[in-house]
Amino acid sequence: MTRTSPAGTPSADAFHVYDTTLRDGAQREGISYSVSDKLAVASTLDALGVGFIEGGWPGALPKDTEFFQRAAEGELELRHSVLTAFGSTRRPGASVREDAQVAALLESRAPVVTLVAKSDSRHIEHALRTDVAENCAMVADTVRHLVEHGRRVFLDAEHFFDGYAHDPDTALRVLESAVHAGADLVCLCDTNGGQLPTGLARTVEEVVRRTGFRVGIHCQDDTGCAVANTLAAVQAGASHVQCTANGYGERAGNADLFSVIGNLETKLDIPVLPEGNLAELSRVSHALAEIANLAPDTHQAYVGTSTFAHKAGLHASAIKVDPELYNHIDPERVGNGMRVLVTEMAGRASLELKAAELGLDLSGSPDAVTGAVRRVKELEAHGWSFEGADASLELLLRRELAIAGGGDVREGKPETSVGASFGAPFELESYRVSLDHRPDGQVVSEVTVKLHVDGERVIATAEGNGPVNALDAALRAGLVPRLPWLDEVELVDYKVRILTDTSGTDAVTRVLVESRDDSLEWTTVGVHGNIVEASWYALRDAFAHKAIRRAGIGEVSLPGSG
Ligand SMILES: CC(=O)SCCNC(=O)CCNC(=O)[C@H](O)C(C)(C)COP(=O)(O)OP(=O)(O)OC[C@H]1O[C@@H](n2cnc3c(N)ncnc32)[C@H](O)[C@@H]1OP(=O)(O)O
Ligand SMILES: CC(=O)C(=O)O
Repeated sequence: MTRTSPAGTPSADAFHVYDTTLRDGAQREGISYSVSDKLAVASTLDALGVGFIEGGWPGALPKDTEFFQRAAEGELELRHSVLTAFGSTRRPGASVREDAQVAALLESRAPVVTLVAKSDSRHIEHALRTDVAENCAMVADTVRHLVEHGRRVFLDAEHFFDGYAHDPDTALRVLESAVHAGADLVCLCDTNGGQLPTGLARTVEEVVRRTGFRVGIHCQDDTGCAVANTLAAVQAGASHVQCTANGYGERAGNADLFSVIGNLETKLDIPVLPEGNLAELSRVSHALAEIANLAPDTHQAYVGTSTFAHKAGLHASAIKVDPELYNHIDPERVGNGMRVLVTEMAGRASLELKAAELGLDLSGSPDAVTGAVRRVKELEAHGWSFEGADASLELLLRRELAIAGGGDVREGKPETSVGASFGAPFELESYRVSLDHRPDGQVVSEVTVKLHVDGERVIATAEGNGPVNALDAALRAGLVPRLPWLDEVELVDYKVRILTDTSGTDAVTRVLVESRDDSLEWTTVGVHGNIVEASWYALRDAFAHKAIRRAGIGEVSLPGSG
């Protein structure tokens, strides 16, 4: 498909994606952008290629005034997007020329101004405490004033859908006042977010038919329908969509920019981004979450890291034949990727796909696949969880490959018979933990490990601020002098979860250990009724994974590999 304007309209301005992350997105509880943050958000959105970036409300918020000033002074160079300032119409009974808020909009030097106006007669009477005629005059005067000063004006008609249902004549009069005074378009706002798609689309279609105006849509997400409402409005004739990154916004938020763009581009065949930029969608979503200091939603449509992660065995078996059977689009189109999760819900296909993802070929080893499926299901029934611990899963798969190949995996030894376990370049004879509450109030843990490395018996002791820290230190003290490359393994994160509902057991502890070296991060898991023992399994696998990688795939010559 060529990247012309949608619906056969020749103008490049035919369809607007209008981002209001920096205004409505900033109205979300918990977000507080600095001016530098705002400049970074605007640059990122511009690089993605949205049509308009609403930078904020100059004159109302000092940070927004500064943002526009710094943008105008050259700190923001936009290649794709047009900067827009947001503000309200003049106050009732006052002159537009004397309205400080309106003056601030001009001083912002933004080429486009979006004015918010009341379009529900109840709001006009009760909130604004004026009448419809004055409200329309406020709209017309302000639009005309801005247009006379060379600005392009959009009108956000607040509470339009409730207003139109209550008093359609007034709602339409407000739109007419704006357009007759020179506004480019009227954006119908579902301000309290209470609409559902069918009714909203009916109203949009009726307004477009009755007025012939260019219509936009702005949906809050209070019914969870902001994206659906936005798309329904587009299908009913709206050609300007207001959205925010990741759906940030007042109360429940707004229509998510990334879901809307994903749907416009891939479902409605309305190209809205510069060629090639759709593949930036996931990266930009995560970058903007980072600037907002919020964790990305891992299940967010199109861009979440779990959004194309398949868990059920039946799904994996179909995906093995053709990934399109369970993916609504190729995830790479939006810069995302497919993953297969291996859990108790896995079947043979899930294991085969996951093994391939990890660089292991199980195609010639049906016994290894069967063994791995059985072992994963058994372990998960006892609290193990492999979906977040790929490194342990890889060890488990290698172990089953070794068994299928007739290798000796030392089934009898605890360090290789529990959990995933394969390829640790040492054997544990025992460890002992003590906890010392000292007279000065300090609490110190001490661990002594007895290990066998390369035929040598090694005893090492270390202290730590907790038993797991001391165990890690003691293992390193014993191992690093003999296996110096283990020193490259850095423990980055340690997560503990107490499980109370695992079948056939009392409460057990699941530990996830995240490790890294110069080239990789990997996660291992351990489960036991005792937290130190659970941590030992996870630490052992962390070291084993490093050893496996160091030895090279397919060239492992390690204890237990046969
Ligand atoms: C639907 C939306 O989300 S629109 C965006 C809303 N965003 C914000 O409100 C954030 C920024 N707001 C602010 O900083 C402040 O509210 C300001 C600077 C705009 C106004 O502050 P104040 O002058 O102290 O007024 P206050 O916030 O108490 O009330 C808003 C006033 O604007 C009036 N007003 C509301 N809508 C409009 C409108 N479309 N046109 C003109 N005036 C309006 C209200 O009637 C009220 O007037 P009053 O002071 O005579 O009662
Ligand atoms: C303008 C706007 O944010 C609203 O009506 O919800």
